Amino acid sequence: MCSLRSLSTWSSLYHLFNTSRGLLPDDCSFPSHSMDGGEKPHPRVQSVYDAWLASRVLGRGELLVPGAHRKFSLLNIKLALFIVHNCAYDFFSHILSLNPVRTSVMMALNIIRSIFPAFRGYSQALIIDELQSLITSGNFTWTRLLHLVATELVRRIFESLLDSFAVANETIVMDSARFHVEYVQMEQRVRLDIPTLSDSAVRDLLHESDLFARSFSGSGFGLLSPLDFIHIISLVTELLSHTLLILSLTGGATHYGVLLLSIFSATLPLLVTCIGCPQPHSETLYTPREARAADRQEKMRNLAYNDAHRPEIELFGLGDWILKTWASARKVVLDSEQSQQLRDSSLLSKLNFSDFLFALQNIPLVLLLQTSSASLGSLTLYRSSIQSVILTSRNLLATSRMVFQGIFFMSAFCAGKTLKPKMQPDEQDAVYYHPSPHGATITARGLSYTYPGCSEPALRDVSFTLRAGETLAIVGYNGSGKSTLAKILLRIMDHDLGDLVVNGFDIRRYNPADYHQHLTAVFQGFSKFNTTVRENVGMGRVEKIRSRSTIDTAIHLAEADNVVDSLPYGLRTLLETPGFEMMSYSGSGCMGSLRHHGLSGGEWQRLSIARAFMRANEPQVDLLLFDEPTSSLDAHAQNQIFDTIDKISRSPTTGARIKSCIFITHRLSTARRADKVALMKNGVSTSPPAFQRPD
Ligand SMILES: Nc1ncnc2c1ncn2[C@@H]1O[C@H](COP(=O)(O)OP(=O)(O)OP(=O)(O)O)[C@@H](O)[C@H]1O
Repeated sequence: MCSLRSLSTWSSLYHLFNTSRGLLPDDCSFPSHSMDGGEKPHPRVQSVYDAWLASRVLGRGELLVPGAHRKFSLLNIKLALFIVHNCAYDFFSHILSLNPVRTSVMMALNIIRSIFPAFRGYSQALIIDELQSLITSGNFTWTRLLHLVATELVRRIFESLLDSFAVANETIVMDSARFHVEYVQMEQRVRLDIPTLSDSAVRDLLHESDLFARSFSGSGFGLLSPLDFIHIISLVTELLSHTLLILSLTGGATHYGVLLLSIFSATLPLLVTCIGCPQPHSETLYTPREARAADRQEKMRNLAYNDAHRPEIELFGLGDWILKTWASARKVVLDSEQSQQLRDSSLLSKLNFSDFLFALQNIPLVLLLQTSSASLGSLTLYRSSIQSVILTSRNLLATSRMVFQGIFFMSAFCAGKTLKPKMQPDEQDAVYYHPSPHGATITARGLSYTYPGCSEPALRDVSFTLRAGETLAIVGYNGSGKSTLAKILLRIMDHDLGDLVVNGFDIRRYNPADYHQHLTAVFQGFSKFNTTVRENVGMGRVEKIRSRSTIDTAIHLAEADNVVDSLPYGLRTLLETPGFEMMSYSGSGCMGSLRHHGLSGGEWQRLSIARAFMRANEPQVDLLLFDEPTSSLDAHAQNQIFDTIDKISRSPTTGARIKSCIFITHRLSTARRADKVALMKNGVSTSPPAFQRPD
C-alpha cells in the first residue's frame, strides 16, 4: 500500500473525511487522534473510496465538481497508483474473465497492429529504393514495378482484413464489458437505500461511476474507453518500432548528432503543446459558482423542454423568468469557458510554434543527406518515422491523460460497489422479522428525525404504542411530520434518536428488504408508472405480476373494476403519466398515439390502493400503512375503501384482527374508525395515549 502521509492537503481532507464518515464502506476507518509533536491530525487513505474522495479535494473545504478532471499533481499521482493497486487489477481481471480468449486476442492484435505503421513505412521505402535503382540503372520495366505494387497491395489487404477482424473482436469484448459495468451500475442504484442515495457524496460518487460506465460506449465526456490502458501499450510498441527504425537508419557514431537533433526537434512541439495548454478540459476550472450556474442552466433548460411543466409555466407566466434565469446562468458558464479558452490560446500556440518546429525536422534530414550516401527510400522512411514518433507521442500523452482521469472515475465505480446501504444492519445484529399472527406490535419512544441539511427536526420526541391488531390514525397539520413518521415506520428512513421496537426487536435490526415483505403501504406521493394498468397494479407483488386472478382481486378490493373496464385495452392499457401527457394532445381524441390513456387523480389513487392490496391479504403481512390513501376519493368511495381495509385486517373465519393498521388522514370521519388517534403538531405527537373508537 502506498504511504500518503506526507501530502500537504491532509488538513482539508481530514475535515472532509470526518464529515463523510457515515457513508463509507466498512473497511474505512478514520483515526481522529492528533499526532504528537504538533503535527496536524490526518486520515489514512485506506480504501479506494478514500482515494476517490481525496482526489476531489480542492482546498478550503471545497470539492471538485463531479466529472471534473483531476490535476496532474504529485498527490493525485500517488492516489492514482493507490487506486490502480487496489482496484484496477481486480476490475481488469474480471473483464478478462468475461471473455478470456477474445480479450487476449484483442490485446495481442492491438500490439501487432501497432507495429504495422513502421512496417508500412519500411515497405514503402523499399518500393522507392527499388524504383530509384530501376530508374538510375536504366532497366526500368513495368513488370517489376507492378510486382512491387502488387506486393504492397497484398500487404494492405492483409492489414485491412486483420483490422476488420480486430475491430469485430474488440466490439464483442467491449459489449460484454459494457454489459458488466452497466449491470453493476444498475445494481448499485437498486441496492442503495434512500438515506444513502440522498447523501451528496454518494450522489457525486455515483455520478462519476456513471461517467465511467458511459465511457465504455464512447460517450463519456471525451473519455477514451477504459480498455485504452491497452491502447497505451500499443502506442508504446508503435513508438518503439519507429524509434528502432530511426536507430537502424542513423546507426553509426557519425549520425548520433543528427539523431539527437531529430529527437530534439521531434519532441519540442510536444513540450510546447504541454506548456501552452496544460489543462485538457475546461471542467477542471469550474469554480463552485460556475458549477452552480451550470446546474441552474440545465434545470431551466429542462423546465423549458419538459412538457409536464407546460400547463403551470403557461398559467403562471413563467416563460420570461425561465428565460432570464437561464440566460444569466448561461452567461456565467460561457464566461468561464471563454476565459478558459483565452488561457488555452496562449501566445505560443498563436505563433503556431508547432508548425515551425515541424519545419526544423528538415535540418537533420539535410544533414543526413550531406553526411551519408543514404538512399531516397531510407531518407523518406526516416522522415516519416520522425513524424510518426511525434504523432504517436502526442497520442500517448493524450491517452495517458485520459487514462489518468479514467483511473479516478474507475475508483468511483469500484468504491460504489462497496458502499453499504446505511439502513442495512450489521450481520451480527441482524434478526429475521417474525410476523405476528395477530398483527404487528410497535412501540416508539422519543423518536426524533431531522432531514439532512435542515436545522429544524421534522420529528421530535414522538412516542406511542400500537398493540397487535390495533388501528392507529395519525392526524395533524400540514408539515407536522406525519409522512416522515410513516417513512420511518416503513423503514424507508431511519430515525436519529429514540427507540422504535417492532415485534419485540429494534427496527434497526431488521434488514429493510426482509422487513418490507411483511407490510404493505400506500404513500402520499405514490408512483404513477408509465406502463400498463397490469404492471401498475402488479408491482405491489412482482412475483404475481403475471397472475391475472391476483391482479383482478386487488383491483376488485380497491373498487377499481370500473376504472379498468372503462379503459380501451383493459389491463393492457398503457397509462399516461405526468410528462407524457403531450402525446395525447396530438388530436387523437381520448386515445393517445401509443395507446396511452390518462386517468383522473382519484382513478390513479384507486390503482395505487390496488397495488397495496396485491399483498395485503398475504399471511406474512402483519402491518398495513396508508398515508392519505383516499385524499382524492369521494366520501362514498372512501368509506368503501376503509371497509375493505377493515375486512382485510380481520380473519375471514373468526373476524378477529390479524393485522395492525396505521393510516394518516386529515378527515375526522376516517380518524373515527381507528382504535387510537395520534395528533401531530410541529413534529411532536400531542395526542392522548389512547382514543377509544366510538361504536
Ligand atoms: N425530503 C425532505 N427534505 C427536507 N425536509 C423535508 C423533506 N420532506 C419533508 N420535509 C419537512 O419535514 C416536515 C414534515 O414533513 P411531512 O411530509 O412529514 O409532513 P406531513 O405532516 O406529512 O404534511 P402533510 O399533511 O402536508 O402531508 C416539513 O416541515 C417538511 O418541510
